[in-house]
Amino acid sequence: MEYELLSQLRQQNPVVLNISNFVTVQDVANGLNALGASPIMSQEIKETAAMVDIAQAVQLNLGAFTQTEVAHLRQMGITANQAQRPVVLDPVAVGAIAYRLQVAQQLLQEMHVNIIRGNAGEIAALGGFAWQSQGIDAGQGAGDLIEIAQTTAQRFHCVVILSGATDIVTDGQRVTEIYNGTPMLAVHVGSGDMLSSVTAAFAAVQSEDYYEAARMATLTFGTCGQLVMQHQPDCGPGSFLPAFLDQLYQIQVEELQQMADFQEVRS
Ligand SMILES: Nc1ncnc2c1ncn2[C@@H]1O[C@H](COP(=O)(O)OP(=O)(O)O)[C@@H](O)[C@H]1O
Ligand SMILES: Cc1ncsc1CCOP(=O)(O)O
Ligand SMILES: [Mg+2]
Repeated sequence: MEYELLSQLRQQNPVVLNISNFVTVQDVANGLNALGASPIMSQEIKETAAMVDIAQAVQLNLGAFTQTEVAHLRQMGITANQAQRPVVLDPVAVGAIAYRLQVAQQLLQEMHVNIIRGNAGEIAALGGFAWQSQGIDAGQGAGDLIEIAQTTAQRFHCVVILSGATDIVTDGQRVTEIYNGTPMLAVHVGSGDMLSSVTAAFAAVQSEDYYEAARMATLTFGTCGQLVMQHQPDCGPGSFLPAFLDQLYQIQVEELQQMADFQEVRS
């Protein structure tokens, strides 16, 4: 695990360009800033080239798009590919809404995505597995999560983070399970979107190996949630977010090394 990526992220303060959704945009911006990256959001297709030019990574979130925004997502992804900026895709609710799945599949044909970050329902839908998704949430399914994550990664030639109680990170061959986290992260709407943007920030500083970037993003994010609940066991959803932002701001490499709870299932 490349723990030093956290220090490099803070030193480099990468600009992370996001097409976000109107529900969680503030959380995503503050999460990135607290950790040590520099967020910027965009809603105007005409500024795409200039935006990608100043960014070190791009995060495309499918949380609440209109048809106009699909064109923007497409242009941003293709421009990022041409400029060799890492692209992270968050396929929100593609397991629940067939139209979203169709749009996500189309975008994945038109651009290369380096990392897909979604919950089990979303990754299963992209991989073509049967699953009962529940809106934006993972829902229920009987499939093997490692197989689902690996197959999806192989299908799209990318790294996949399948998040949940156990996070699975894979590049299609290598697989790591990460156990750090807290159920309170699932109670807070926006945790997944924040993780996707944080993943883009780590990809900005580790462009040689997006699997390593994804592992460190997931480990850091889960550990911060876990630390909040360790320090404040009675913390509820209302006070979780501010405490979590504080933790993203304060987390140090040594703390991550001590807390890290993961297993390399396939290396
Ligand atoms: N039951 C859980 N226990 C611990 N951590 C969780 C749990 N559910 C989700 N998380 C964490 O919440 C974050 C967001 O993941 P997830 O809830 O799967 O995304 P989404 O909000 O897109 O559904 C991840 O860091 C994941 O590890
Ligand atoms: C509630 C909601 N509706 C559309 S996007 C969104 C937020 C999804 O956030 P997350 O997947 O990070 O929980
Ligand atoms: Mg989500």
